[in-house]
Amino acid sequence: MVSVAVLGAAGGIGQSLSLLLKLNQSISRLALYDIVAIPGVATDISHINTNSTVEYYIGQARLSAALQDVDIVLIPAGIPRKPGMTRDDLFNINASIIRELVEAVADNCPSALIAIISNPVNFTVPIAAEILKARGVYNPQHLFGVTTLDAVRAARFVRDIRPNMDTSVYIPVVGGHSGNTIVPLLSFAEPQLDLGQEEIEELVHRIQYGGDEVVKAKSGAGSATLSMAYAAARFVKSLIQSFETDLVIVEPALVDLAADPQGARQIKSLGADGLAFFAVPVVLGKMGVKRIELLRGEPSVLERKGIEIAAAALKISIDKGISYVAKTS
Ligand SMILES: NC(=O)C1=CN([C@@H]2O[C@H](COP(=O)(O)OP(=O)(O)OC[C@H]3O[C@@H](n4cnc5c(N)ncnc54)[C@H](O)[C@@H]3O)[C@@H](O)[C@H]2O)C=CC1
Ligand SMILES: O=C([O-])CC(=O)C(=O)O
Repeated sequence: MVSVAVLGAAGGIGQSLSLLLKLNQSISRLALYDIVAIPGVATDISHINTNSTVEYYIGQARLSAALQDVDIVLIPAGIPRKPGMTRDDLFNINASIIRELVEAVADNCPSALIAIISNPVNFTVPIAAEILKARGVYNPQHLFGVTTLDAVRAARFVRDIRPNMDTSVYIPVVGGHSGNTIVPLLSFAEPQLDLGQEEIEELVHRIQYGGDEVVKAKSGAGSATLSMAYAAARFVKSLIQSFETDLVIVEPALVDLAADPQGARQIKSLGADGLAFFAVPVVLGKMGVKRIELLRGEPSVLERKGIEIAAAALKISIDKGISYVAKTS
């Protein structure tokens, strides 16, 4: 049985995610942490008649206690976007939140698998890696930036234009998690998609900017929370399933390519050379990243171009994340 901590559990994502995790019968302990409002959220969820115990921890002084004996740490703490902002505009505030939380993870549950939801994911994941390295507990196989929502959107948006398509269609999405760093590889879909060039271009754009649709529709009240909670709960379910079976279970995630140097070689040969982090389809396992799932076949010209554009933008984000930690240490 698995012990899971949610840091930022009283927020828009945190509440819905905690609810969905309470429904996961493989979880035995849910440790819900926030700096506000968590007693009410946790008490409410704790009445649901599934077997897991729900504990709450409020305020920084209780963070260490929340993290004792935790197997998986999920981090949705941080501010969301408002209309007119990009995810990168969240950097200043969210970088310091991630720093504080990941330092506590390093000190209290250094072997835990860590899944970072807080934006900008393209920066927060490299920041987390640097902090873990500085504390001497970094294992590249243990760290994930959660990009599941991009794959969830891809599968749903295809059905919006092909109503007969099953929403379980598999579409690898690589790169990062913002705008043009999100690269859906429609030509690798299983089953194959039958789309014209114009449809492909529109669909790619919609997947890349799906987050903006929600930010606009919420008009100042934040960004995606419910679909994000679903996506993160799916990621956790897949992760735990991979602990319990020998099946090949794949989810996309932004990972340190050092986690699987052999798999990374293919990704780098597609135009992501020189990059430390990239979102890739990951075969999950008890150790976290078991391996990178290799792409079978060649990307289209548009996809190759997309990977190159993503790689250039990601390089800047990764470097900024790394220098943030160096400057603030
Ligand atoms: N990876 C992805 O695909 C997605 C990421 N996000 C990101 O997730 C983050 C959270 O979004 P929402 O839940 O909508 O925001 P929210 O504002 O509703 O909730 C954030 C929660 O974090 C808590 N928090 C703030 N500082 C904290 C600290 N130092 N320690 C612990 N908790 C702290 C707040 O008290 C609040 O409860 C945002 O950065 C957002 O951009 C959102 C959607 C998708
Ligand atoms: O758009 C945002 O700011 C939130 C997010 O990452 C998403 O919905 O994919």
